[in-house]
Amino acid sequence: MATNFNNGDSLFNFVVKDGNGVKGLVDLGLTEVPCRYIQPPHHRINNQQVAGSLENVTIDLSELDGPNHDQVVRSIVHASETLGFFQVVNHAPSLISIDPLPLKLVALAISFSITLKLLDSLKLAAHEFFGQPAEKKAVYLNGVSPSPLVKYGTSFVPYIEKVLEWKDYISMTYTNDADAHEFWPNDLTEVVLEYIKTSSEMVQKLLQTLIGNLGVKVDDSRFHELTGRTLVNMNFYPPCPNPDLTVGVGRHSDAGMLTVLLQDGIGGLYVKKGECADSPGDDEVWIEIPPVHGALVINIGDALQILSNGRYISAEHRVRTTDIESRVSVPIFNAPLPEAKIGPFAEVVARDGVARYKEVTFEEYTKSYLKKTLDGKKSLEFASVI
Ligand SMILES: O=C(O)CCC(=O)C(=O)O
Ligand SMILES: [Fe+2]
Repeated sequence: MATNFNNGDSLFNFVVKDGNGVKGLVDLGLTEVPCRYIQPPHHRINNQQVAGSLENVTIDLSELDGPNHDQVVRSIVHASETLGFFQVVNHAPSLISIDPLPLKLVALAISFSITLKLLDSLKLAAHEFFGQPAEKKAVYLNGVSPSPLVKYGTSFVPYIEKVLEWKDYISMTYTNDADAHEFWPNDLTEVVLEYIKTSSEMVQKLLQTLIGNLGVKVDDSRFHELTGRTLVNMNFYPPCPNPDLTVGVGRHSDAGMLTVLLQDGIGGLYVKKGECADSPGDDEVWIEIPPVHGALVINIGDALQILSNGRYISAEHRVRTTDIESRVSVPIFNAPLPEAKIGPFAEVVARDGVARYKEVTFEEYTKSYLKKTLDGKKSLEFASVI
């Protein structure tokens, strides 16, 4: 079929409106990406900017309740205050040896009860879901999906993006098990529910530790308000004929409190070192979060950066594409409830002498976040006061 996807609306209709996604494009056997996918140079992922090493810190989260409590807290806090990213593994790590470079990424061996079998099942389920014919996935497109709890789509906000991302996704909001069984895609429900349930204790402990370390006490109801929204995405990045020109996900930070992310063995997740997001250029340094079998990636989101008055870093990150094979990732976004008020904790402001953010509801924050195309940490400007 001689479809000219560089003209008019045909590409947009095919990929976005009809729900064929990037997967549908790749199945047509394209040898070059259509212009709509070509990123401007400062958004492309340049290998020269990549540097990093993995510092192995072995911590058992159960030790939080034991004599090593302070040391465990220090490691979690250190990672959250510096890079805003770390990895957790549930077995003693003989992790990765990368030549020592000046930048350190902390890998914590935090015990969690998620089995390797479950992590493998999640990846398999994602491949199977996206491997289906477009019409099976298109029933979950925005506007036709049987429930607002489920959304299938491509790119981030394709209706306003000039350049599209090389990614399809399905997004599932958790309210309760009954809704999940009724509305989520049948083949994903059990495995995703299990993923949420087995990770929730770890998420709660990490968040309690991080909030407690700020000298802040929150009661159960405020904690629930700050962490009660759970959204799971399955991301699918088909192989791309021009990985140097495209991105899987553009530079962004996550909006919520804390993200737990399962990635497969392909690699390509990069985190920006340092906070100077305003000057994209060649001097930026990005660290790849290396795939580790059995590990989960943890990162801080904007809401926690705001609540901590900037102490914890919601790191800018992005995903490159590859021409080798499809990549999948499965993030759980743990976020505040829409009506939750998000502003720096009073105790922290009193200590810092200044509030770096104003108070907004999380609903206002997400509306502003979703109105913008992914462009680093610009979303945080909505709540910034200085
Ligand atoms: O695919 C990945 O590794 C990261 C995806 C991501 O950053 C996101 O979905 O917010
Ligand atoms: Fe992200």
